[in-house]
Amino acid sequence: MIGFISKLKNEIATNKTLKPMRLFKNSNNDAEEWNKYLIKRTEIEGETPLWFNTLWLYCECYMYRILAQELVLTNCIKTYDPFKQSKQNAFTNSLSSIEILCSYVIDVIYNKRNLSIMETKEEFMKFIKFDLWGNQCDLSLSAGADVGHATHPIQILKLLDEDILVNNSEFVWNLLRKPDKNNINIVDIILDNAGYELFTDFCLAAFLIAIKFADKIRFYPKLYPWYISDATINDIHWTIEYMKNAPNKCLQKFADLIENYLNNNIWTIEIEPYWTGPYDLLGMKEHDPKLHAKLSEAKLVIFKGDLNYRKLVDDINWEYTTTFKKALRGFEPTPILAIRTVKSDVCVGLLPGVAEKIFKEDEYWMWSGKYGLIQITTAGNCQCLMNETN
Ligand SMILES: O=P(O)(O)OC[C@@]1(O)O[C@H](CO)[C@@H](O)[C@@H]1O
Ligand SMILES: [Mn+2]
Repeated sequence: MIGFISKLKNEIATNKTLKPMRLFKNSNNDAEEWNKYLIKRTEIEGETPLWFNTLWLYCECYMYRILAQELVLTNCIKTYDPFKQSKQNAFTNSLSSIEILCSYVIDVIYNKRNLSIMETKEEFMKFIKFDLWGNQCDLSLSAGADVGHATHPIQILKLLDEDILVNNSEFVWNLLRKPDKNNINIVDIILDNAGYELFTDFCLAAFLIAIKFADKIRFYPKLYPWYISDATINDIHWTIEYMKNAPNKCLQKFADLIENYLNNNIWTIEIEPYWTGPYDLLGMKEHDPKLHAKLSEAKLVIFKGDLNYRKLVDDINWEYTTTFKKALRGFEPTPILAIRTVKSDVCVGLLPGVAEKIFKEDEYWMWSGKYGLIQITTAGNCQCLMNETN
C-alpha cells in the first residue's frame, strides 16, 4: 500500500493519466463502473484524463476510490480505514462542544415536551443551524490536520446568523409539519463527516423524531473511507459506543436513545454504493434507479456538506443567482434540502450582489467554510430569503 500511495502521489504531482482500477475475480463492487466512466471521460476529453486537466470533482473522488480499491485487493487489510484515527480524534477534540449540545438536546427532548408551536419552531430553526455549523469541521479542508469544534455551540448561534447566505428553514418547517400522503414520514440524511458533524446530525434527527416531524430517519454513510472525514458505518457505531461508555451522563442517555431508535428501526443505516461512485446526482435515475425510487419515498432528503453540494450542482460554475432548483437540473426524487458550509467555489441561490460584496471583503470566502447555506428545492424562486428566522 505504501508503494502504491507513493506511486499515486508521484503520478498526481507530475500530471500523469488516470489509470483503470485493478479488478479482482468475481468482483461485485463498482470498480468496473469507474473504469467505464474513465473510458467515457476519455471520449469526452479526446485523450485519457490527466490529473491537472480533468474535472476536479472526478479526479478527487477517483483518488479516494482507487485507494479503497487497492485496500480491498489486499489479503489482510481489506477493511482497514486509513482515516479512522483522525476521525476519532475529530470527535474527541470536540468533546466539550458535544457535551454542551448533548445536554441541550436531552433537555429539549425529555424536559420540554409541552412546547408551544412557536417555541417548537424556534428550536427547529436552532437544530438546523447546529447541523449547518457542524459542517465546518472536515478533515479534507484541513488536509488531514486536527479539527474540532471548540466554541460554545449555543452561545455562538445568533452571532453566526449573518453568515447564513440563504436560509430556507421556514420552507423546511412548512413542508415537515404537514402530514404526509403516506402514513409514514421518512426523512433521509445523506451524511457527510464523522466527528462533531455526525453528532449534530444525530441531534437534528432525534429532534425531528421527538416533535413527530419524522417517523423514520434513514442515514446514508459512505461505503469506503472517503474525503478523510466522511462517516462510514463503522464510524457511526464507534461514535455510539464512545457515547455509551463516556463518563458524561447526557452522552450515555443520548446513546441509549439512539440505540433504542436503531433497534426499533426508527433510525436505520443504509448502505448504498452510489455516493462513492463516479456519477453526479442527476445521473442517479439512469445509473441507480432503485436508489432514486427509494429516495422518492422520503418526505425530505437532506444532503449534508460541501461535496454533496458539488455533486448536486455537478460542480458547475453557475451564476451565483441561479436558483437551487435550476442548478439541480431535474434531480428531485422528492424535496431536496442542502445544508452546507461553503468550502469550494460553487454556490447558487444568492441575491444579486451578495457574492460580489463578499468577494470584496475576502477573496477566499468560498474556501473557508465561514458561510452557510440552508437551501431547499421547494423554495422555488424565493430562494433569497436572507436570515428569515432572525
Ligand atoms: O463535503 P465536506 O466534508 O463538507 O467538504 C469536503 C471538502 O473540504 O473537500 C473538498 C476539498 O478536498 C472540497 O469539496 C470541500 O471543501
Ligand atoms: Mn466530508
